[in-house]
Amino acid sequence: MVMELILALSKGRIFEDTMPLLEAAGIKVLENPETSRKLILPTSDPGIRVLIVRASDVPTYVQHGAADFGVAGKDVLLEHGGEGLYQPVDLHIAKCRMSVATRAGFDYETAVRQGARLRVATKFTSIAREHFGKKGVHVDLIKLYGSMELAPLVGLSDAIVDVVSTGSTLRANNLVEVEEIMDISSRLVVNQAALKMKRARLQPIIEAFERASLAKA
Ligand SMILES: Nc1ncnc2c1ncn2[C@@H]1O[C@H](COP(=O)(O)OP(=O)(O)OP(=O)(O)O)[C@@H](O)[C@H]1O
Ligand SMILES: O=P(O)(O)OC[C@H]1O[C@H](OP(=O)(O)OP(=O)(O)O)[C@H](O)[C@@H]1O
Repeated sequence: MVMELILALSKGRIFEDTMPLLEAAGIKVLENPETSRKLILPTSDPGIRVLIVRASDVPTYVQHGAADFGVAGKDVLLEHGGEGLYQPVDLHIAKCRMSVATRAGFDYETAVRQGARLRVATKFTSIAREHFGKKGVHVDLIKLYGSMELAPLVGLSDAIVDVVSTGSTLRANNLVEVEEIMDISSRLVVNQAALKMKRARLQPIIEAFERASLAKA
């Protein structure tokens, strides 16, 4: 019996950075998600299909077994909680860092030292809660779904917690990185039941991903 494998990926940087890893496993995706409206894409292997989902939805599809495996950022996995997911490989792709940023004139160190309540806008509320909790800083978290950089500029918050790569988005908005929280990269995630039931199919792909990603470490 041929067991089909379903891979969940998000469009953009994760899809692009996963393509060389799939090719290392001998698999080519036959349609481009940037130009196709299809959400299920065929590959050169008739037994493997790719689901195109939002980056933050990848863990949910894999957790529930709607996809057997996927690729997701550490940020997304920490916010999701990682339940039901096996995370065998750090793929060293989509590298960035999670940081605290404020307006250039805001005295973050003093605000934190004086124990003032800090208003923090972020999409990453679990990461932010954990970070400020460990530091003993009291925060009011304001949940946003994007364009976090705007919040301090219009007085919605004192600080943001967001991913930073080149720093150009912060610079363009007159914000400064005041604290790094953690390094971020994307992981291969595998449904725990699928790993047992479909191990013979999944294992060679996991190993090929591992070998190809070591070069990026
Ligand atoms: N500027 C960046 N440089 C490198 N990696 C990044 C950058 N921004 C985000 N990432 C990483 O890439 C992953 C996917 O980012 P992407 O922009 O595709 O999704 P998103 O728009 O954040 O998610 P969603 O569509 O669910 O809101 C993130 O979870 C993060 O780990
Ligand atoms: O430090 P930088 O190199 O400027 O990268 C940081 C930016 O990258 C991400 O946005 P992205 O480019 O993914 O846009 P999106 O969130 O709208 O997809 C993130 O939300 C930051 O705004």
